[in-house]
Amino acid sequence: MATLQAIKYSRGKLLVLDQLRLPHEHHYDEVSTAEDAFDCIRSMRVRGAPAIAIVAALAHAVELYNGDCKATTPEETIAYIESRLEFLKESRPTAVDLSNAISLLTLAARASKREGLAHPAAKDAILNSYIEAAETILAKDLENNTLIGSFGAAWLQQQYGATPSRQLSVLTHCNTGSLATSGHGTALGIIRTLHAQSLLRHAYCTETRPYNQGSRLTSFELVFENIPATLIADSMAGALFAQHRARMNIGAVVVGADRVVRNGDTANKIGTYALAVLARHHGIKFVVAAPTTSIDLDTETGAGIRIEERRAEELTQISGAVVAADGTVDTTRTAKVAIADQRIAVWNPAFDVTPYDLIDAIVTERGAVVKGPDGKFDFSLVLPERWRW
Ligand SMILES: CSC[C@H]1O[C@H](OP(=O)(O)O)[C@H](O)[C@@H]1O
Repeated sequence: MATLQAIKYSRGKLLVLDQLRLPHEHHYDEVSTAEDAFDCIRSMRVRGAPAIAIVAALAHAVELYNGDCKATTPEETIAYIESRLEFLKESRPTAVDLSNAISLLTLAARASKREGLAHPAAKDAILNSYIEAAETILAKDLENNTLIGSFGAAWLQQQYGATPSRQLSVLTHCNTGSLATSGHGTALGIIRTLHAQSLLRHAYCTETRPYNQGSRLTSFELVFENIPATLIADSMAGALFAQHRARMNIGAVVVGADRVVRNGDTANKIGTYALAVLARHHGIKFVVAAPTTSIDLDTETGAGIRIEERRAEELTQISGAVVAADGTVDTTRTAKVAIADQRIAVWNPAFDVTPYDLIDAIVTERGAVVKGPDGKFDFSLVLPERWRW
Protein backbone atom coordinates (compact mmCIF):
# COMPACT_ATOMS: atom_id res chain seq x y z
CA MET A 1 0.00 0.00 0.00
CA ALA A 2 2.64 2.50 -1.10
CA THR A 3 0.08 5.33 -1.24
CA LEU A 4 -0.85 4.84 2.40
CA GLN A 5 2.60 4.19 3.77
CA ALA A 6 3.29 6.64 6.59
CA ILE A 7 6.99 5.73 6.86
CA LYS A 8 9.58 4.85 4.19
CA TYR A 9 12.97 3.77 5.49
CA SER A 10 16.26 2.46 4.17
CA ARG A 11 19.45 2.54 6.19
CA GLY A 12 20.62 6.17 6.28
CA LYS A 13 17.37 7.63 4.85
CA LEU A 14 13.92 8.19 6.43
CA LEU A 15 10.91 9.61 4.58
CA VAL A 16 7.71 10.48 6.49
CA LEU A 17 4.34 11.16 4.86
CA ASP A 18 3.14 14.66 5.86
CA GLN A 19 -0.33 13.79 7.19
CA LEU A 20 -1.27 17.44 7.65
CA ARG A 21 -1.47 17.72 3.86
CA LEU A 22 -3.78 14.69 3.47
CA PRO A 23 -6.16 14.08 1.83
CA HIS A 24 -5.33 16.77 -0.73
CA GLU A 25 -1.60 16.27 -1.12
CA HIS A 26 0.65 13.21 -0.86
CA HIS A 27 4.06 14.52 0.18
CA TYR A 28 6.99 12.89 1.97
CA ASP A 29 9.38 14.89 4.16
CA GLU A 30 12.98 13.73 4.59
CA VAL A 31 13.69 13.28 8.32
CA SER A 32 17.43 13.06 9.00
CA THR A 33 17.94 14.30 12.57
CA ALA A 34 16.32 14.12 15.99
CA GLU A 35 15.30 17.78 15.54
CA ASP A 36 13.57 16.95 12.25
CA ALA A 37 11.74 14.09 13.98
CA PHE A 38 10.75 16.18 17.01
CA ASP A 39 9.15 18.82 14.79
CA CYS A 40 7.49 16.21 12.57
CA ILE A 41 5.94 14.49 15.61
CA ARG A 42 5.08 17.66 17.57
CA SER A 43 3.36 19.25 14.54
CA MET A 44 1.53 15.96 13.90
CA ARG A 45 2.84 15.61 10.38
CA VAL A 46 3.25 12.08 11.66
CA ARG A 47 1.01 10.84 14.49
CA GLY A 48 -0.22 7.61 16.03
CA ALA A 49 1.48 6.01 19.03
CA PRO A 50 3.43 3.32 17.13
CA ALA A 51 4.36 5.61 14.23
CA ILE A 52 5.66 8.24 16.66
CA ALA A 53 7.98 5.71 18.30
CA ILE A 54 9.16 4.33 14.95
CA VAL A 55 9.93 7.76 13.45
CA ALA A 56 11.80 8.89 16.57
CA ALA A 57 13.85 5.69 16.75
CA LEU A 58 14.70 5.65 13.03
CA ALA A 59 15.50 9.37 12.82
CA HIS A 60 18.20 8.87 15.45
CA ALA A 61 19.40 5.77 13.58
CA VAL A 62 19.74 7.90 10.43
CA GLU A 63 21.76 10.62 12.17
CA LEU A 64 24.02 8.00 13.79
CA TYR A 65 24.49 6.26 10.42
CA ASN A 66 25.37 9.60 8.82
CA GLY A 67 28.08 10.29 11.36
CA ASP A 68 26.44 12.90 13.63
CA CYS A 69 27.84 11.29 16.79
CA LYS A 70 31.25 12.83 17.59
CA ALA A 71 31.78 10.85 20.78
CA THR A 72 34.87 8.64 20.98
CA THR A 73 34.57 6.46 24.10
CA PRO A 74 31.77 3.88 24.56
CA GLU A 75 30.47 5.81 27.60
CA GLU A 76 30.28 9.06 25.65
CA THR A 77 28.60 7.28 22.72
CA ILE A 78 25.89 5.78 24.95
CA ALA A 79 25.44 9.12 26.75
CA TYR A 80 24.96 10.81 23.35
CA ILE A 81 22.32 8.25 22.29
CA GLU A 82 20.46 8.60 25.60
CA SER A 83 20.50 12.41 25.40
CA ARG A 84 19.02 12.41 21.88
CA LEU A 85 16.30 9.94 22.88
CA GLU A 86 15.43 11.93 26.00
CA PHE A 87 15.02 15.01 23.76
CA LEU A 88 12.65 13.08 21.47
CA LYS A 89 10.62 11.74 24.40
CA GLU A 90 9.07 15.16 25.03
CA SER A 91 7.69 15.53 21.49
CA ARG A 92 4.31 14.03 22.53
CA PRO A 93 4.09 12.86 26.15
CA THR A 94 0.85 10.82 26.33
CA ALA A 95 1.64 7.84 24.09
CA VAL A 96 3.90 5.38 25.90
CA ASP A 97 5.24 3.58 22.81
CA LEU A 98 8.05 6.11 22.46
CA SER A 99 9.15 5.73 26.10
CA ASN A 100 8.99 1.95 25.81
CA ALA A 101 11.01 2.08 22.59
CA ILE A 102 13.59 4.33 24.26
CA SER A 103 14.01 1.84 27.11
CA LEU A 104 14.54 -0.97 24.60
CA LEU A 105 16.96 1.03 22.45
CA THR A 106 19.15 2.23 25.33
CA LEU A 107 19.24 -1.34 26.65
CA ALA A 108 20.46 -2.53 23.22
CA ALA A 109 23.12 0.19 23.09
CA ARG A 110 24.37 -0.55 26.62
CA ALA A 111 24.38 -4.30 26.00
CA SER A 112 26.65 -3.83 22.98
CA LYS A 113 29.52 -2.39 25.06
CA ARG A 114 32.40 -4.78 24.41
CA GLU A 115 35.17 -4.84 27.02
CA GLY A 116 38.61 -4.65 25.48
CA LEU A 117 37.44 -3.25 22.13
CA ALA A 118 39.37 -0.13 21.10
CA HIS A 119 37.95 2.95 19.42
CA PRO A 120 36.48 3.11 16.76
CA ALA A 121 35.44 -0.58 16.85
CA ALA A 122 33.85 -0.12 20.30
CA LYS A 123 31.84 2.89 19.16
CA ASP A 124 30.79 1.23 15.89
CA ALA A 125 29.51 -1.81 17.81
CA ILE A 126 27.24 0.46 19.85
CA LEU A 127 26.02 2.45 16.85
CA ASN A 128 25.28 -0.69 14.83
CA SER A 129 23.47 -2.24 17.76
CA TYR A 130 21.24 0.84 18.08
CA ILE A 131 20.50 0.97 14.35
CA GLU A 132 19.57 -2.72 14.23
CA ALA A 133 17.33 -2.36 17.31
CA ALA A 134 15.53 0.62 15.74
CA GLU A 135 15.01 -1.31 12.49
CA THR A 136 13.63 -4.24 14.49
CA ILE A 137 10.99 -1.96 16.03
CA LEU A 138 9.82 -1.06 12.52
CA ALA A 139 9.68 -4.67 11.34
CA LYS A 140 8.04 -5.94 14.55
CA ASP A 141 5.25 -3.35 14.42
CA LEU A 142 3.82 -4.71 11.16
CA GLU A 143 3.96 -8.26 12.55
CA ASN A 144 2.23 -7.07 15.75
CA ASN A 145 -0.59 -5.40 13.83
CA THR A 146 -1.31 -8.47 11.74
CA LEU A 147 -1.59 -10.51 14.94
CA ILE A 148 -3.82 -7.89 16.60
CA GLY A 149 -6.08 -8.04 13.55
CA SER A 150 -6.36 -11.82 13.79
CA PHE A 151 -6.90 -11.95 17.55
CA GLY A 152 -9.40 -9.09 17.43
CA ALA A 153 -11.44 -10.57 14.59
CA ALA A 154 -11.44 -13.97 16.31
CA TRP A 155 -12.62 -12.48 19.63
CA LEU A 156 -15.48 -10.59 17.94
CA GLN A 157 -16.42 -13.67 15.93
CA GLN A 158 -16.50 -15.69 19.16
CA GLN A 159 -18.62 -13.04 20.90
CA TYR A 160 -21.20 -12.75 18.15
CA GLY A 161 -20.94 -15.95 16.14
CA ALA A 162 -20.27 -13.75 13.11
CA THR A 163 -20.27 -15.56 9.75
CA PRO A 164 -20.14 -14.33 6.15
CA SER A 165 -23.93 -14.59 6.15
CA ARG A 166 -24.27 -12.84 9.52
CA GLN A 167 -21.69 -10.09 9.36
CA LEU A 168 -20.78 -7.54 12.01
CA SER A 169 -20.64 -3.75 11.76
CA VAL A 170 -17.99 -1.89 13.72
CA LEU A 171 -17.40 1.74 14.63
CA THR A 172 -13.90 3.12 15.04
CA HIS A 173 -12.55 6.48 16.24
CA CYS A 174 -9.57 8.51 15.10
CA ASN A 175 -6.99 6.84 12.85
CA THR A 176 -5.30 3.63 13.85
CA GLY A 177 -4.41 2.30 10.42
CA SER A 178 -1.41 2.29 8.11
CA LEU A 179 -1.08 6.04 8.74
CA ALA A 180 -0.58 5.52 12.49
CA THR A 181 1.71 2.49 12.31
CA SER A 182 4.12 0.72 9.97
CA GLY A 183 1.14 -0.89 8.23
CA HIS A 184 -2.21 -2.74 8.63
CA GLY A 185 -2.98 -0.83 11.83
CA THR A 186 -4.36 -1.72 15.22
CA ALA A 187 -8.11 -1.06 15.55
CA LEU A 188 -8.34 -0.45 11.82
CA GLY A 189 -6.26 -3.61 11.45
CA ILE A 190 -9.09 -5.56 13.11
CA ILE A 191 -11.53 -3.99 10.64
CA ARG A 192 -9.22 -4.92 7.74
CA THR A 193 -9.02 -8.52 9.00
CA LEU A 194 -12.80 -8.78 9.50
CA HIS A 195 -13.23 -7.50 5.92
CA ALA A 196 -10.66 -9.95 4.55
CA GLN A 197 -12.55 -12.78 6.28
CA SER A 198 -15.91 -11.58 4.85
CA LEU A 199 -17.16 -10.96 8.40
CA LEU A 200 -17.51 -7.17 8.13
CA ARG A 201 -20.88 -5.79 7.18
CA HIS A 202 -19.99 -2.10 7.54
CA ALA A 203 -17.39 0.16 9.16
CA TYR A 204 -18.33 3.51 10.66
CA CYS A 205 -15.59 6.08 11.24
CA THR A 206 -16.02 9.20 13.30
CA GLU A 207 -14.74 12.53 12.02
CA THR A 208 -12.60 12.90 15.16
CA ARG A 209 -12.39 16.60 15.77
CA PRO A 210 -10.32 18.69 16.11
CA TYR A 211 -7.53 17.17 13.95
CA ASN A 212 -10.01 15.13 11.86
CA GLN A 213 -7.99 11.90 11.82
CA GLY A 214 -11.23 10.06 10.94
CA SER A 215 -12.48 12.18 8.06
CA ARG A 216 -9.04 12.99 6.61
CA LEU A 217 -7.17 9.75 7.27
CA THR A 218 -9.36 6.76 8.19
CA SER A 219 -12.00 7.44 5.54
CA PHE A 220 -9.11 7.70 3.05
CA GLU A 221 -7.73 4.29 4.10
CA LEU A 222 -11.19 2.65 4.00
CA VAL A 223 -12.22 3.89 0.53
CA PHE A 224 -8.72 3.15 -0.82
CA GLU A 225 -9.31 -0.54 -0.01
CA ASN A 226 -13.02 -0.60 -0.95
CA ILE A 227 -14.07 -1.42 2.61
CA PRO A 228 -17.80 -0.57 3.02
CA ALA A 229 -17.80 2.44 5.33
CA THR A 230 -19.69 5.52 6.43
CA LEU A 231 -18.26 8.70 7.93
CA ILE A 232 -20.18 10.30 10.81
CA ALA A 233 -19.56 13.37 12.93
CA ASP A 234 -18.44 12.62 16.48
CA SER A 235 -21.79 13.87 17.79
CA MET A 236 -23.73 11.34 15.68
CA ALA A 237 -22.54 8.12 17.36
CA GLY A 238 -25.40 8.00 19.87
CA ALA A 239 -28.05 8.48 17.20
CA LEU A 240 -26.36 5.85 15.03
CA PHE A 241 -26.50 3.28 17.84
CA ALA A 242 -30.07 4.23 18.80
CA GLN A 243 -31.43 4.12 15.26
CA HIS A 244 -29.30 1.55 13.39
CA ARG A 245 -27.65 -0.82 15.87
CA ALA A 246 -30.02 -3.70 15.22
CA ARG A 247 -30.50 -3.11 11.49
CA MET A 248 -26.75 -2.86 10.80
CA ASN A 249 -25.76 -5.39 13.50
CA ILE A 250 -23.34 -2.91 15.07
CA GLY A 251 -21.52 -5.18 17.50
CA ALA A 252 -18.44 -3.28 18.54
CA VAL A 253 -16.65 -0.02 18.94
CA VAL A 254 -12.97 -0.74 18.27
CA VAL A 255 -10.40 1.93 19.12
CA GLY A 256 -6.65 2.24 19.46
CA ALA A 257 -4.64 3.33 22.49
CA ASP A 258 -1.89 5.72 23.35
CA ARG A 259 -1.33 4.31 26.80
CA VAL A 260 -2.95 1.34 28.57
CA VAL A 261 -2.02 1.38 32.26
CA ARG A 262 -1.79 -1.45 34.76
CA ASN A 263 -5.47 -1.61 35.73
CA GLY A 264 -6.58 -1.34 32.07
CA ASP A 265 -7.57 2.35 32.08
CA THR A 266 -6.75 3.57 28.57
CA ALA A 267 -5.74 6.96 27.18
CA ASN A 268 -6.83 7.43 23.60
CA LYS A 269 -7.99 10.18 21.27
CA ILE A 270 -10.38 12.67 22.82
CA GLY A 271 -13.95 11.42 22.38
CA THR A 272 -13.08 7.79 23.11
CA TYR A 273 -14.50 7.91 26.65
CA ALA A 274 -17.83 9.24 25.38
CA LEU A 275 -18.01 6.39 22.85
CA ALA A 276 -17.33 3.86 25.64
CA VAL A 277 -20.25 5.24 27.68
CA LEU A 278 -22.53 5.11 24.62
CA ALA A 279 -21.41 1.59 23.75
CA ARG A 280 -22.13 0.34 27.25
CA HIS A 281 -25.57 2.04 27.21
CA HIS A 282 -26.45 0.32 23.93
CA GLY A 283 -25.03 -3.12 24.79
CA ILE A 284 -22.22 -2.81 22.22
CA LYS A 285 -18.80 -4.35 22.99
CA PHE A 286 -15.99 -1.82 23.53
CA VAL A 287 -12.62 -3.10 22.34
CA VAL A 288 -9.18 -1.50 22.66
CA ALA A 289 -6.62 -2.67 20.11
CA ALA A 290 -3.01 -2.02 21.10
CA PRO A 291 0.40 -3.65 20.81
CA THR A 292 2.09 -4.44 24.13
CA THR A 293 4.41 -1.50 23.32
CA SER A 294 1.41 0.70 24.28
CA ILE A 295 1.08 -0.85 27.73
CA ASP A 296 2.53 1.00 30.73
CA LEU A 297 2.69 -1.27 33.78
CA ASP A 298 4.49 1.39 35.82
CA THR A 299 1.39 3.59 35.99
CA GLU A 300 -1.34 2.12 38.17
CA THR A 301 -4.48 3.95 36.97
CA GLY A 302 -5.60 6.47 34.37
CA ALA A 303 -5.23 9.27 36.92
CA GLY A 304 -1.48 8.95 36.42
CA ILE A 305 -1.54 9.60 32.66
CA ARG A 306 -0.28 12.99 31.45
CA ILE A 307 -2.79 14.27 28.88
CA GLU A 308 -1.28 16.46 26.15
CA GLU A 309 -3.06 19.77 25.56
CA ARG A 310 -2.67 21.32 22.16
CA ARG A 311 -2.95 24.80 20.66
CA ALA A 312 -6.32 26.59 20.30
CA GLU A 313 -6.07 27.00 16.53
CA GLU A 314 -6.75 23.29 16.08
CA LEU A 315 -10.31 24.04 17.25
CA THR A 316 -10.80 27.57 15.94
CA GLN A 317 -9.50 26.83 12.45
CA ILE A 318 -9.77 23.97 9.95
CA SER A 319 -6.96 23.93 7.37
CA GLY A 320 -6.50 27.63 8.07
CA ALA A 321 -10.18 28.55 7.64
CA VAL A 322 -11.40 30.36 10.75
CA VAL A 323 -14.47 28.62 12.22
CA ALA A 324 -14.60 30.36 15.60
CA ALA A 325 -13.86 33.74 17.16
CA ASP A 326 -10.13 33.35 17.44
CA GLY A 327 -8.97 36.93 16.99
CA THR A 328 -8.03 36.49 13.33
CA VAL A 329 -8.93 39.42 11.09
CA ASP A 330 -9.74 38.13 7.62
CA THR A 331 -8.47 40.92 5.41
CA THR A 332 -9.91 39.27 2.28
CA ARG A 333 -13.46 40.05 3.39
CA THR A 334 -15.07 43.33 2.37
CA ALA A 335 -17.61 43.72 5.15
CA LYS A 336 -15.14 42.87 7.89
CA VAL A 337 -16.42 42.24 11.39
CA ALA A 338 -14.13 43.78 13.96
CA ILE A 339 -13.15 40.52 15.71
CA ALA A 340 -9.55 41.50 16.32
CA ASP A 341 -10.03 41.52 20.08
CA GLN A 342 -12.65 38.82 20.28
CA ARG A 343 -11.00 35.48 20.98
CA ILE A 344 -12.91 32.63 22.60
CA ALA A 345 -11.10 30.57 25.22
CA VAL A 346 -10.35 27.03 24.06
CA TRP A 347 -9.69 23.77 25.94
CA ASN A 348 -8.01 21.26 23.61
CA PRO A 349 -6.94 18.02 25.35
CA ALA A 350 -5.69 15.61 22.67
CA PHE A 351 -6.75 12.52 24.66
CA ASP A 352 -9.12 11.29 27.34
CA VAL A 353 -9.08 8.26 29.61
CA THR A 354 -11.58 5.41 29.35
CA PRO A 355 -11.93 3.59 32.69
CA TYR A 356 -11.20 -0.13 32.51
CA ASP A 357 -14.71 -1.11 33.62
CA LEU A 358 -16.11 0.25 30.34
CA ILE A 359 -13.66 -1.85 28.28
CA ASP A 360 -14.68 -5.39 27.28
CA ALA A 361 -11.37 -6.54 25.75
CA ILE A 362 -7.85 -5.25 25.17
CA VAL A 363 -6.48 -6.99 22.08
CA THR A 364 -2.70 -7.24 21.79
CA GLU A 365 -0.35 -9.10 19.45
CA ARG A 366 -0.17 -11.77 22.18
CA GLY A 367 -3.93 -12.27 22.44
CA ALA A 368 -7.12 -10.68 23.74
CA VAL A 369 -7.03 -9.74 27.42
CA VAL A 370 -10.41 -9.75 29.20
CA LYS A 371 -11.37 -9.10 32.82
CA GLY A 372 -11.24 -12.02 35.19
CA PRO A 373 -13.91 -13.11 37.72
CA ASP A 374 -12.65 -10.26 39.94
CA GLY A 375 -13.61 -7.80 37.19
CA LYS A 376 -10.00 -6.76 36.69
CA PHE A 377 -7.53 -6.96 33.78
CA ASP A 378 -4.45 -9.11 34.31
CA PHE A 379 -1.65 -8.26 31.86
CA SER A 380 0.73 -10.80 33.34
CA LEU A 381 -0.68 -13.21 30.75
CA VAL A 382 0.63 -11.11 27.84
CA LEU A 383 3.57 -9.42 29.58
CA PRO A 384 5.08 -12.01 31.91
CA GLU A 385 8.54 -10.55 31.36
CA ARG A 386 7.44 -7.10 32.52
CA TRP A 387 5.01 -8.17 35.27
CA ARG A 388 6.61 -7.46 38.65
CA TRP A 389 3.57 -7.42 40.98
C1 LIG B 1 -2.41 3.14 16.61
S1 LIG B 1 -2.53 4.86 16.82
C2 LIG B 1 -2.92 5.05 18.48
C3 LIG B 1 -3.61 6.37 18.80
O1 LIG B 1 -2.87 7.56 18.38
C4 LIG B 1 -3.83 8.55 17.92
O2 LIG B 1 -3.59 9.83 18.44
P1 LIG B 1 -2.84 10.96 17.54
O3 LIG B 1 -3.50 10.95 16.19
O4 LIG B 1 -3.08 12.26 18.31
O5 LIG B 1 -1.40 10.56 17.53
C5 LIG B 1 -5.15 8.03 18.42
O6 LIG B 1 -5.32 8.30 19.81
C6 LIG B 1 -4.96 6.56 18.16
O7 LIG B 1 -5.95 5.77 18.73
